Amino acid sequence: MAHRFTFEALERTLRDVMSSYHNSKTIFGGKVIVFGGDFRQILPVVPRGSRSDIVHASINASKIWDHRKVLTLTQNMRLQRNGTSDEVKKFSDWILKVGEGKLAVPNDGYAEIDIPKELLIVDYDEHIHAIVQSTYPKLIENYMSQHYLQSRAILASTIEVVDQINNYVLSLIPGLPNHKITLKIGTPIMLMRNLDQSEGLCNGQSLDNVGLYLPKEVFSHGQLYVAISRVTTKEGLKILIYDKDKKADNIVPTTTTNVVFKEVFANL
Ligand SMILES: Nc1ncnc2c1ncn2[C@@H]1O[C@H](COP(=O)(O)OP(=O)(O)OP(=O)(O)O)[C@@H](O)[C@H]1O
Repeated sequence: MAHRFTFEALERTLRDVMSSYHNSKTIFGGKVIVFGGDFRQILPVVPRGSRSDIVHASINASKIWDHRKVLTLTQNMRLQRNGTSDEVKKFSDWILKVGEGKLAVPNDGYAEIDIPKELLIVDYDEHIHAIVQSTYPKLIENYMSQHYLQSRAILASTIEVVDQINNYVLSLIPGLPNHKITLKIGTPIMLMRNLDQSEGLCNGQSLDNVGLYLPKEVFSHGQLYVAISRVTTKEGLKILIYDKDKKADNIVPTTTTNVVFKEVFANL
């Protein structure tokens, strides 16, 4: 989500531009503005910000919010592409409960939640190999296939963990790595912003296969919800929770941290 200052700057600019037509106090200069968003998803990033700094950077902490009319989307279209069975409904409800912090009640802030057994990768020797193998089966035969690559991704909570996965995958693919930016022709990259939507060069997407790799737990509101809500089917989601000490003792972790700042839902 963008910082509320972004919207406030637009609001003031439109009010200024439209001031000869409207009273200079008319919000957004009298223009109707449609925003899309989901408060269960990641909130504005405030470097070294506290929970309260982050919540107060959200658009619903702005004066603009007093003028909103909220319209709510109620169906998960991403999952419904593959039918509308009871199983789809159950999975869709589970995703919402994670997002709204309704699993390990009260889940206000940081809470430990159970991950359903069928989503977990538990039987493996080497953890990075296991998540890559699960998300990118037969990688060497398929790594030049655009369809194979664009429908799957491994997600993790920090950039360091993503780098580890990238380095491992690149070590499997034949060819010399580029020296400055470690890419090879055909390897998938995640875009930080939309470049060309008609060419499919956009961020945020639906994926058939998501491998969620958690050697480090999530640390901010909405991270877990965003990760688990990328898939088009429940079968497409696999989660590997890696804990070195537990693995050494042959204990399989089945819970992970979920972070929900519930006050952000208060005035929706
Ligand atoms: N009215 C619709 N009918 C059929 N499919 C739809 C409809 N709306 C959205 N979808 C499909 O649902 C998926 C998600 O849509 P979209 O990316 O627009 O949602 P979003 O809310 O921006 O997602 P998110 O915020 O979770 O990234 C896409 O695959 C899209 O094609």
